[in-house]
Amino acid sequence: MADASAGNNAGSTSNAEVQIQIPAGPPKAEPGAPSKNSGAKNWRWWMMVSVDVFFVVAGQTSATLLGRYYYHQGGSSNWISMFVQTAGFPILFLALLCFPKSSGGGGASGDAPVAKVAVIYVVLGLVIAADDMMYASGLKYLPVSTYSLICASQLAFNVIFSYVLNSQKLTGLIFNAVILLTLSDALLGVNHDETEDMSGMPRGKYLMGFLLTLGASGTYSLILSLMQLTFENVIKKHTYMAVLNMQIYMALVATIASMVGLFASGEWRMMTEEMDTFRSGQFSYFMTLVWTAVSWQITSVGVVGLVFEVSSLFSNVICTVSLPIVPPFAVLIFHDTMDGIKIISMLIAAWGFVSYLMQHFIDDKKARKAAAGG
Ligand SMILES: Nc1nc2[nH]cnc2c(=O)[nH]1
Repeated sequence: MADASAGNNAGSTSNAEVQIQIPAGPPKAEPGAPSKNSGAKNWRWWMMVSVDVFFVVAGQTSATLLGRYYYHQGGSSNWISMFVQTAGFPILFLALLCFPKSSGGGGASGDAPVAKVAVIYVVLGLVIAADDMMYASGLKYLPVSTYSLICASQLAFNVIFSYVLNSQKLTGLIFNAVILLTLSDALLGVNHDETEDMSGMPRGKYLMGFLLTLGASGTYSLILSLMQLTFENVIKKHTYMAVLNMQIYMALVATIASMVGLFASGEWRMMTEEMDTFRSGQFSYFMTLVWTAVSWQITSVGVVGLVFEVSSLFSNVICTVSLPIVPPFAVLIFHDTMDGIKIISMLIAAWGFVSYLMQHFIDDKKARKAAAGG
């Protein structure tokens, strides 16, 4: 699905079913809405996209701050950090209750063969678990600045995967946005106040940290492109129920994988010790993990929603735009300093985002003109 050239209206609702935009899917004409083939988007599409953007920005900001709070107060387990990234998925069943069965969600797979969809969810769930582990472990062997710099490569990986797997249209405005957003992340990485002494880290471990973090960046981008591909070519069901189902089953597989790791590594025993030594107390430890898990689920719903309504690249763009939003909150919560580089990073991210958005407005305008003319 190439978001810039996307063609669909995303949006009328009927019987609580929310139609979302999947440009490569079968046509579904909605009376009174711009035609699918025109590629023009109606106000409902923009509203749904805005809600998903809000979920990603709010979810990722709070998950990042809570994750930092966990380490700040004495937490140290990578397996626990990995576990909470997907373990909150049961709350999505509450969201599923909002969509009656008659709304046409079609269970986990819509009209696609259940076995095929199950295999895809298991594979994607395991890849997500691997990504979560690499994402959490890279930081163990690298200074935060190096880690953040490597994470900034995520968007560049996504450009390649979405071009190859999703036929993403790459224009000057999109390239401009990707370069600016990568630069904005990289600035945050370079600017990080280095408090850790990594001088004792063996070269081999440093290299491992580098490869794990680079692997996480590539894997995350691949996951987003594969999700888009699955939705377009296999599920072909244009409902929010299908989006939620996909998120629930993939998170279930990833959570089982992280629980196996947590128990096999013996780190689960650390939980009671961590709880006892957590600086702000046991209740706070429990609440930190619960709300981190909830925040990651809110993020994931937004991320998956954006993949299906727009594209994997746009979803990753919003994840990247969220990063420079964290520092002002860290100033309030952790009394970090807000320096000029962090402000410049935010401004560059805003410029990159506007550049990407411009492409959408241009495409939408063209599509409306074509629809009016044809
Ligand atoms: N690699 C990677 N994994 C994630 N898991 C949740 N967010 C991210 C991300 O931005 N990158």
